[in-house]
Amino acid sequence: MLMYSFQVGVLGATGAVGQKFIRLLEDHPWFTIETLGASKRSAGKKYKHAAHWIEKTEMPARAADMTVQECSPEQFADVDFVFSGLDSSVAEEIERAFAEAGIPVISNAKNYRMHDQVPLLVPEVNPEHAALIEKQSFTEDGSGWIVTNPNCVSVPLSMSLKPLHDAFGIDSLVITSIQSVSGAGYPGVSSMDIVANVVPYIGGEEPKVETESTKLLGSLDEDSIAFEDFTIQATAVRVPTIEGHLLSVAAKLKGTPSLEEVKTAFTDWDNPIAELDLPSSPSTPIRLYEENRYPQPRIHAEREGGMQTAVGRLREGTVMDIGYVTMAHNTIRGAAGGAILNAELLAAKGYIS
Ligand SMILES: NC(=O)C1=CN([C@@H]2O[C@H](COP(=O)(O)OP(=O)(O)OC[C@H]3O[C@@H](n4cnc5c(N)ncnc54)[C@H](OP(=O)(O)O)[C@@H]3O)[C@@H](O)[C@H]2O)C=CC1
Ligand SMILES: N[C@@H](CC(=O)OP(=O)(O)O)C(=O)O
Repeated sequence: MLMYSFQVGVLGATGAVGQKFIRLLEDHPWFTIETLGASKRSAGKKYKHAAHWIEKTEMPARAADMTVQECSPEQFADVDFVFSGLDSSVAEEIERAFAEAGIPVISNAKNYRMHDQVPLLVPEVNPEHAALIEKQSFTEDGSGWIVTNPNCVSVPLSMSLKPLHDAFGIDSLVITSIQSVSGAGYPGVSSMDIVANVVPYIGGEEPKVETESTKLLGSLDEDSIAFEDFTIQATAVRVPTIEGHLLSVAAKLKGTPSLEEVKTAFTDWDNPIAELDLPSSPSTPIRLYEENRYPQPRIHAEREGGMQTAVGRLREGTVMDIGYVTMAHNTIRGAAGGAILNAELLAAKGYIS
């Protein structure tokens, strides 16, 4: 396995995604947390007093005793790069300040996902898009840049589309995302709204789901991405599951593949980053379940450290060509774990030094 040693910072360290970063980085072989940042409300406090810890495991002792800093580049002078789990209302300005100060930012926030020169990255889907980093102009010497991971629904959607895109091409999709409460952060959705209920609207979610996969599956032009030409109609609903977003996907493909050929596209798909053997890379990135009852968020979201995308209920369609469900852990694969895998890919490709 490749070996590196980098000091990292976490912006938004007290939030739901920030806490996942802290847990997942506790024993990371390449990345050591040096600095934690959050809002003025938390700055100056020990992390154990600033964070309302919601992880199932103990708060890592080292992080617990760190003093939370304000999110300004001067406080992060000793890090090689930062992960960002910042609230999107502040991420734009803060992430730009870090990039302009020459500190690379690997972000979860939505703000820069559609920026022309910012890679929207899922390592198994579009690792070549990382080259866009070289086109960014936050600093004259190229030392500061931003890379983002997609929305937590776009992760299982793009992962499950990748084999179909490579084998046949995609014409159009109708999807419904059935999203867990952790997607709304902490304290998130009011219990009066969500207990024993379904909320059929998640503000701002559907437009992101309808566009991000067309960038992810797009091709790298000279200095931007040519978006892939397919259309998505999305409905996003909130349900009382805790972790794991499940999607129902109906797809019209290019050509007329048989169900057997579609199945083979999933099972024979080659992970383009397998040979890098990255620490957070799942050994089976896409698992196709044959059992009609699977996948289920409570049972399968944490498979392979929460980094696996599950696909099931694959069947011929009536209106569209095929139907299937897909699911991934929204705060691991869809957020902190996805960002850590992005950082591992960028280290292996030599962008982080
Ligand atoms: N939850 C999920 O499934 C996913 C979330 N994301 C994205 O990740 C980001 C974090 O989400 P989540 O953890 O759920 O959100 P939370 O609300 O739980 O956490 C937000 C974090 O931002 C910090 N913050 C807020 N205001 C400021 C400020 N003015 N200056 C500095 N820091 C500030 C908070 O610090 P403090 O505690 O001090 O207020 C906290 O650490 C969001 O952009 C979200 O959209 C992306 C994919 C999935
Ligand atoms: N809106 C998502 C989580 C999220 O924060 O998405 P984004 O990173 O695209 O803003 C959810 O509720 O599950």
